[in-house]
Amino acid sequence: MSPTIQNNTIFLSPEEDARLRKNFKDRLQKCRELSGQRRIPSDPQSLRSQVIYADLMSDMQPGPQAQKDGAGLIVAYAVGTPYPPCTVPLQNLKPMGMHELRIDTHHRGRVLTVRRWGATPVVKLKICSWTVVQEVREEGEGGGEVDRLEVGLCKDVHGVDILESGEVFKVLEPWFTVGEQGELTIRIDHRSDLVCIDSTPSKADKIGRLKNTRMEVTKIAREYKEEGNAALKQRNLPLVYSKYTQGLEIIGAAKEDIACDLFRNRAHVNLLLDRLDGGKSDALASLTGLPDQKHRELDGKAYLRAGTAAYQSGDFQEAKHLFEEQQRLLPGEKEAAARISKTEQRLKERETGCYDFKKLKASLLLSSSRHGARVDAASFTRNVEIKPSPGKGRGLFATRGMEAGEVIMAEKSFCIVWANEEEALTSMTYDFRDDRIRVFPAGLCKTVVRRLIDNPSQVSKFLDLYGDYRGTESKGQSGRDGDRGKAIDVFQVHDVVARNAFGPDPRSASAGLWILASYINHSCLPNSEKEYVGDLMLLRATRSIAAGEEILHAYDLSSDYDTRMESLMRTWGFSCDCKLCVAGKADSEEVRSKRRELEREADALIEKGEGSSRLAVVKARRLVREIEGTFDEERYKGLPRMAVARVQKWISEAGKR
Ligand SMILES: C[S@@+](CC[C@H](N)C(=O)[O-])C[C@H]1O[C@@H](n2cnc3c(N)ncnc32)[C@H](O)[C@@H]1O
Repeated sequence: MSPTIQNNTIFLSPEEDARLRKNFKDRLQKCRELSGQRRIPSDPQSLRSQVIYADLMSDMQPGPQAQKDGAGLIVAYAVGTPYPPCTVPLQNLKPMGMHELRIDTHHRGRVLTVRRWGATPVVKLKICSWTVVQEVREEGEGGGEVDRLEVGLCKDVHGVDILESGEVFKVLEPWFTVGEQGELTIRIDHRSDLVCIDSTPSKADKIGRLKNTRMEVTKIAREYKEEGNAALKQRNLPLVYSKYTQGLEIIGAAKEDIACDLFRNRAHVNLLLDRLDGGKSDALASLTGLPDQKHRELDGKAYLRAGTAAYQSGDFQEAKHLFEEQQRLLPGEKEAAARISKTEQRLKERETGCYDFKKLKASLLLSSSRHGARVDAASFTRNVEIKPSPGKGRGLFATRGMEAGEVIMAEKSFCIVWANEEEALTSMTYDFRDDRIRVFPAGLCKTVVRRLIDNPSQVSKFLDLYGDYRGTESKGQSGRDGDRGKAIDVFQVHDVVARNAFGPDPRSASAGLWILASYINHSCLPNSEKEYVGDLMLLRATRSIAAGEEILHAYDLSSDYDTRMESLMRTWGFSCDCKLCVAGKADSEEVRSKRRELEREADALIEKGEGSSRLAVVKARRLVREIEGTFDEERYKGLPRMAVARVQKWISEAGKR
């Protein structure tokens, strides 16, 4: 049997399960045995052959642990022991050489500088990339040693593999260990631990020699601006960002026109890169406040960019204010009025929960691939609040009474990856911490990491969500090296995604995360259900809900008690003790197994597609009676009999045919 994934559950044959575990455990064992030993210098030629061969093979096989699942390949990888990212400023780290590396050791307080070696390719696998790097020594010391450098899951920067995005890298607090391929390697898990250094000769050096005349500084800043504009035409966004930033670094704090131009242009590229925090702050920093027409137009543009960043962050009140500022500077501008009206629409949705669903659905049909299945709408959350839920951590509670069918709340996704998008990746993970193999939305995890690195203001609300590993500091690490932002703990992100992500469509590999909905606890007897319009999640009451009552949702709807328990424990790490589970637990193993068998028989009858033939309906009715007979009347009084739900629905539909 090949592995298959269904409803968050992975089905592996015992042999496949054992083989996977053995591979991962062997790697761990090798790590332990070699721990603390000195690194033996690698043979450069043999490394070169390996990387060239692996690069050729990478198109055909995404990694040694990939499993065929019939439809394609499921990549498997191990989640190891968490460790924190480096939070020490770069200038405070002590340089080290490759000869100092010890196996399975985090070299805290140290930094290793490397460059991609010769013309070696980068091997790009789904869950990691690797290449061969050479140590960069102090000037005049000749070529350094070479070794492997491997970057884990979060390896792409806006579509560019990080190892391909530069030549020279600083590896912060290097970890030398056994990598995904079973080879000894310098391994990066936290993307913020790898810093790409611009190795092109700096114009700043030239400035130093020219004794910093102001005219020269302005001229060079203009050159950076032109180079950035040229890179924008080529759509090389990381390069555009870097050019404008270098221009700004040279200008310093001076409020000259060129500085305002660079900030305004960088605001634009930030928006293209979905860096909303930077988009807003750069746009506001570019304001000149000068009264002539030219500067009013430029400032109007800046307010438009700042407003767009606020709008896309869901900050509609601020967006409205910024668009109004744009209108004040450029009174005749029609676009500004349209933006204000759109923002007012969002504010109304936020206040009332009234949406134009027809329009939203129509927009989904028209949407481009970049914003595919994402709607332009505001979240409506005023009917709920987060409060402690005894025995379950925190939960979501109703602030007022609601009727069955009413929308309790509507929430835009924090992050979503649809199955048809390039970032989509469902993988199997083997977690050393609890020895479990799970289905994991690795593509979503990667996208969240990028989002957090790019938008530090969103870190704390994400890391406040429930996750087993809390990191060394639950709100993300504070700023480091100025513009480099927060160091994001990838292990912490992994654990939050693992416990809070949902698939809007259980039949597909789409996965998303909704911040407020992540506080909803599970019950097999829920009072709400989710539906989706694109990435807008609507939570509806399935029965009347009193003010102050906890909102509960069924994470797993398996009718069989054992299957449900296993899924809740494996994916969310808890056992449910609702009334239905208490009743189910009291059933004998014999009764549970008989019920399972009858339910399978009913499913087979439905799937055989015998339509509504009288005989099939008679057979189905008999099965309903037999399944119902397995429930103890007294114990299940007032409780749903989930095992008959599907077949009963089929019978009632058959009656209509
Ligand atoms: C999506 S979060 C829900 C919010 C979470 N309670 C919190 O404090 O942030 C899922 C986690 O909540 C807890 N949980 C949810 N439903 C539960 C239940 N019925 N009983 C016990 N724990 C539950 C589990 O720890 C689970 O992994």
